[in-house]
Amino acid sequence: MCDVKKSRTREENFMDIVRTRLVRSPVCNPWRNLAWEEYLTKNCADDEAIFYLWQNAHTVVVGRNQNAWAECRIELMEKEGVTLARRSTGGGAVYHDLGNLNFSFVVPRERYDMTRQLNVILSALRALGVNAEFTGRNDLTVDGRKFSGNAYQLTRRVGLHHGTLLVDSNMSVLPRYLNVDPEKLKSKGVKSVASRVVNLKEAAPSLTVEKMYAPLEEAFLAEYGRGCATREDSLPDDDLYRDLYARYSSREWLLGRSPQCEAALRRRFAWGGVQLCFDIEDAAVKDLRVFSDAMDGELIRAAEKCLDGQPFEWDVLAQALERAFPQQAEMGDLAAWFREHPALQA
Ligand SMILES: Nc1ncnc2c1ncn2[C@@H]1O[C@H](COP(=O)(O)OC(=O)CCCC[C@@H]2CCSS2)[C@@H](O)[C@H]1O
Repeated sequence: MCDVKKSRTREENFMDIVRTRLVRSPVCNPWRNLAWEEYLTKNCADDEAIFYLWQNAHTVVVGRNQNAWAECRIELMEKEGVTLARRSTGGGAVYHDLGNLNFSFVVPRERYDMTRQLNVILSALRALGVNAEFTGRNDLTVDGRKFSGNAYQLTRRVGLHHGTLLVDSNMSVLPRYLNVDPEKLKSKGVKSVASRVVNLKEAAPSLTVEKMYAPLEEAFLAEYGRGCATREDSLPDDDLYRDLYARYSSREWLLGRSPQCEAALRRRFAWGGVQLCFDIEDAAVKDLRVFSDAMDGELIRAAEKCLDGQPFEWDVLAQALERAFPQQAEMGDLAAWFREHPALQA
């Protein structure tokens, strides 16, 4: 029986997590798996926490706002059977193969708690003999090298936190498919995309992806409760799922609007890189696209909306951002940059 504490008010009970759901995907197709993840966010009840484990074969996953053409070698990927996928969260491009395991936490927004979620991953790793830590903006590392990239999204109702776990991936292909900005590597203090990452197998040689599932699920249940736990391992089969799959597999979602434009600007900040592409018509910014690997994907979308159509004057653009986002340090940085009158590239 689910343990609903009687002494609390109805609202408190409503918000408490009393049910846990363990979901494992049986397929390795990133569009199917990402569609399922979003499906879970739309189906998460107010009193439950969901833990989803999934794997993709030979895939590059770009962040919500990235320019896929610039971030990866699309033609080479097509030729070599590497699938391009785009997720709903911000951050940069990552490579997945069957040596990589993905986890997702889907919880009601009020129960979203990064420390708690990360503790699940860190304690499962401890049980497997790996001492890891959370560093930088979104990385899990062992001995200073990254084996997990994390990304987040908060909607009105739920929080999504997902991440990778490199266990036994073929990292030598990373530089083959990913074009990582040299400025980004410099900001991380590494020489190449491959030298920044490490497989967990290096820290625990007997580890395999298979051996990760049970300890991760056990750590999740230990944290969120095992009283009312259910398991799922078959894909949904309804209109909502079919619509989500259609979106995640569409060319429009994957490649977006063309990055071709008359004028472009580029700059890397501590919180991520930004590229603005736009045309200028009747002295106004037209058809603006903002590409970025910033973690806050929603903020980048909102900035794009705010700047598009404004008169093309640096001061006006800076003011528009400051007015719309008075509390956001990232938007303050963009406004300060605009006031330096950055040079446009053709
Ligand atoms: N699989 C994987 N895991 C960890 N780090 C990776 C991986 N592939 C590449 N990289 C390294 O991370 C940087 C990008 O780091 P950056 O910090 O820019 O982006 C991320 O970490 C995003 C994580 C997204 C996690 C999602 C969870 C489910 S779907 S994908 C890249 O240039 C490589 O150096």
